[in-house]
Amino acid sequence: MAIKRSEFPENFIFGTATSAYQIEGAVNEDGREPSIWDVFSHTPGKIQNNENGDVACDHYHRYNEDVQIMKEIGFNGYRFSISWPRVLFSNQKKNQKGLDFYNKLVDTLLENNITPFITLYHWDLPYYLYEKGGWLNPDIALYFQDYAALMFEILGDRVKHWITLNEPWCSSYLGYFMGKHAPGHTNIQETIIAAHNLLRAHGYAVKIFREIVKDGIIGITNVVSKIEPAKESEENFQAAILVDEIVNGWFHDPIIFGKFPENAKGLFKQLGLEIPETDMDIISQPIDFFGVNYYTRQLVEYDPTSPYLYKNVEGILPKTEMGWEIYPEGLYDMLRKIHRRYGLPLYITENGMAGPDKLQNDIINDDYRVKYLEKHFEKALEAIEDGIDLRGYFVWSLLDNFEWEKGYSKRFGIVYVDYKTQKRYLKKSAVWLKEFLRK
Ligand SMILES: CO[C@H](O)c1c[n+]2c([nH]1)[C@H](O)[C@@H](O)[C@H](O)[C@H]2CO
Repeated sequence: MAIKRSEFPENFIFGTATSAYQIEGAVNEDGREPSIWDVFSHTPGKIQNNENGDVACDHYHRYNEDVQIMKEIGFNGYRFSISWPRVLFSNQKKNQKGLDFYNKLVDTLLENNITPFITLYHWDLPYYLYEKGGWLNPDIALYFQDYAALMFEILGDRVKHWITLNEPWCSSYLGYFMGKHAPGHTNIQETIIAAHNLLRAHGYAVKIFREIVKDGIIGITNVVSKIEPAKESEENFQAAILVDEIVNGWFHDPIIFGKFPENAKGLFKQLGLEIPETDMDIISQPIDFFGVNYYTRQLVEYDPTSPYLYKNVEGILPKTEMGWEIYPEGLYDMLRKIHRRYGLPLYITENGMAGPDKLQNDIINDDYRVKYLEKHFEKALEAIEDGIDLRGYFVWSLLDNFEWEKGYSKRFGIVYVDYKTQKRYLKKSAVWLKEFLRK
C-alpha cells in the first residue's frame, strides 16, 4: 500500500533544502565578498572538471521562479542558508543589498505559505576571516555571534526556525583533515580545534538568539550516519562504537551533556592530541531540536594498523551515484537512537540521492529517486508511529546544484537544471511528490 501524506501529522513540515554557495551564483554581485569556497573552487585541481559556484543555478536572480516551483510541488517548508560574505562586509558593516535579497526571498516564501528554515552557516566562511585563522581562531565564535545577531535582527520578525551550523563534522573533518573541502587542510589537531570552535560558535549564536527572537526555535544540523560493523565481531563492534562517537557523538554529546564522548576522546588523547574543552557551558545551552542529515550507513572494521583503529569497508547494497548504499533502515535506527539519547524534537533536514538523471524530450525519468524517497518516507512514518518526535522532512535537494568537490557531476535535485540555459525541468520525482503531498 503506497504511503500517503495524510498518514503524517497534519502540521508535519514537508520541505526541500538547498545551500547558498551551491545554488545562488552571483558571487561578485552587489558587493558580495569571497568565501573560502570561492577561493577553493578556483584553485586548480580541487573540484572535478575545475568547476565552481560562480553561476551555479543563478538562484540569486531566479529565486521567485524557484519559489513558484516549490509552491507547485506543494512543499510547506524550505530550508536554505545565508551567504555570510553576502550580508556582512569585512569591515563589519552590513551589506544592505545582500540583506535585501534574503528579505525578498523570505517575503516571497511567506506569501506562498512556505515556512522558511534558515541555516546560518553552510560552509561558506568569509575568506577574510579564514585569513584571521578561520575556525582555528577562538575569536571566530564572536564573529559568528555578530553575524547571527544581524540575521536574527533583520529576519527574526518573520523567520522563526533557525539552524546555527550545517554539519560541523564536514566543516572540520572534510575541511581540516581530509582536505577534500575548503579550506583544504590535512591536520587532525587542527580538525579537533576547528570542531571545538564550531561548537562554540553554535553556542554563542544560541545565546544571542534567546535575546533577539523570543518566539522562535533554534537547533543545529549534524551529519547522521548509521555506523555498523562490516562483520560481526567484538573488535568490529568496538570499532563501530568508536566511529559513531567520532562522526555522530562528537557533535551531539557536547550540546546536550556538555562533554565529548569518552572512547573517541580517549583515542585522540592516546594520539597525543590536545582536546580543547572551554565554553562547554555555552556549547551546551538548551536548544529546541536536532536537524538530522541522513543519507546512508558507514561500514567499519577494526584495523590495528590504523592510528584510528578502524577502516571503512565497501557495502554490497545498491548504491547512488555518490557510491552511498541505499539503506532506509538506517534512517529509522538513527532517528530512534538520537531521540532516545538526547530527547529533543527532530527534523530530517536533508535526505535524498544523486542519480544518473538524463534529460530526454523534456522528461527525466528518475523512478529510482521516487523509490528512494518512498522507502525513506516509510521509515520516517514508522519512527513517528513508534513515538519519535519527528516534526519535518526536507528533501535534498530542490535543484541539481554544485556538489562541492564533485562540481556539477552529481545531480541531487528533484528539479533538473540545464546549466547552459538555466532552464528548470520537474523530474518524475517532483511530479510524484506533487501527487503525494496532495493525498
Ligand atoms: C553523508 O552525507 C552528508 O550528510 C551530506 C550530504 N550532503 C551534505 N551532507 C551537505 O549538507 C550538502 O551540502 C550536500 O550537497 C549533500 C549531498 O552530498
